[in-house]
Amino acid sequence: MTGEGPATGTGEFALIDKVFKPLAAETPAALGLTDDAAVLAPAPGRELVLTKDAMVAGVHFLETDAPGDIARKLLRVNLSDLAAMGARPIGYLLATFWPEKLALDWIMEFADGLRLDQAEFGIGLLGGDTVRTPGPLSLSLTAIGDVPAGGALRRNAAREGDLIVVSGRIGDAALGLLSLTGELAGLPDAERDYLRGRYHLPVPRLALGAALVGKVRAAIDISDGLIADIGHIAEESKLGALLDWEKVPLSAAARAALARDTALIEPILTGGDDYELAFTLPPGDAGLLEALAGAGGVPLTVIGEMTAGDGVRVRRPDGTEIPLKARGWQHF
Ligand SMILES: Nc1ncnc2c1ncn2[C@@H]1O[C@H](COP(=O)(O)OP(=O)(O)O)[C@@H](O)[C@H]1O
Ligand SMILES: Cc1ncc(C[n+]2csc(CCOP(=O)(O)OP(=O)(O)O)c2C)c(N)n1
Ligand SMILES: [Mg+2]
Ligand SMILES: [Mg+2]
Ligand SMILES: [Mg+2]
Repeated sequence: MTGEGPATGTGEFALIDKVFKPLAAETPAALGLTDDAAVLAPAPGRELVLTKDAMVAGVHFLETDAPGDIARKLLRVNLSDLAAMGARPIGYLLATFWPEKLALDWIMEFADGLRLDQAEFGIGLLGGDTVRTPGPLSLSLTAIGDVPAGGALRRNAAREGDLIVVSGRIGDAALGLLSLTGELAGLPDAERDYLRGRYHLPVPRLALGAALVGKVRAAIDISDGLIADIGHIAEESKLGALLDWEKVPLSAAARAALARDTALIEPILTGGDDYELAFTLPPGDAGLLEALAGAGGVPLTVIGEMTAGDGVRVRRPDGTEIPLKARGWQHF
């Protein structure tokens, strides 16, 4: 079996043997991918946490993106959902919907990306499915993790007056995508590359998520957009949220882009693909944030508070509200 030409004709089981079995070799629960399913024992005193996010060419990534980056992003967006629940990752199931003309080389590079991130996050492949599609390249991954029993972080646990905190910097990935699609030009190379990198390779905040267990109220990861995802906490907690625009943490590259075009405030707040965590905690617990940032290895910033009522509002320093056309990404 060589890497040249389309993967069709390779044989489904030869493909599984070559591409996927090595990725499952160190995961006993995968049974070497020889059976109909994996068998996983939960650790004593812990509960399993399961999540699935799919990605489709042209919807979640660009067809021209590097295969290894697509694989790693697929894994990482799912690990981000585990992080949001406070879970540590165990392993994953993968379904690949390969278009007929996809080259075997492409698939091998995709697997290399998975191998890199398996090592990075200490997880292995547990199983999956390999099918052909007449449509665009589509991928689906189920990540499995665990948390101390009863400790999973929820979206519905915020209370009125809680501080709203976000990790890292917001808006970079949305600006990176605009740069990749030619809608944001003229950036210095270093800033352009940084923003594009934030789109291609999110960093799931697993250490932070685990550190939040038992310490904070509500949590979520930011995939659809800051406003939309804070909105999910607000809705599930039956509250509203008030954010201060000037507190939203921006990278130097995002600040530079914004300085040239203030309309970029919209993609920064609602563009999504951030994969940072947002969480709430009582104002009296603000003293915990320094230690949580240390444990998480990422800066934390208070950007607003949970209020009575509903909806998410963003205010400027002068108290006026920033009008936003959309709240975030919606598939339908
Ligand atoms: N097709 C589906 N079948 C079952 N559950 C789904 C489906 N789509 C979404 N969900 C569930 O709806 C909730 C919200 O999904 P989603 O917005 O995708 O979460 P996230 O943004 O964290 O990935 C999750 O609990 C998810 O498991
Ligand atoms: C080519 C391309 N266009 C647009 C986007 C923006 N985008 C697509 S889906 C999405 C939201 C996240 O995806 P979703 O499937 O909703 O993940 P979930 O919220 O379930 O984690 C965003 C921000 C993108 N990532 N790539
Ligand atoms: Mg999802
Ligand atoms: Mg999520
Ligand atoms: Mg998700």
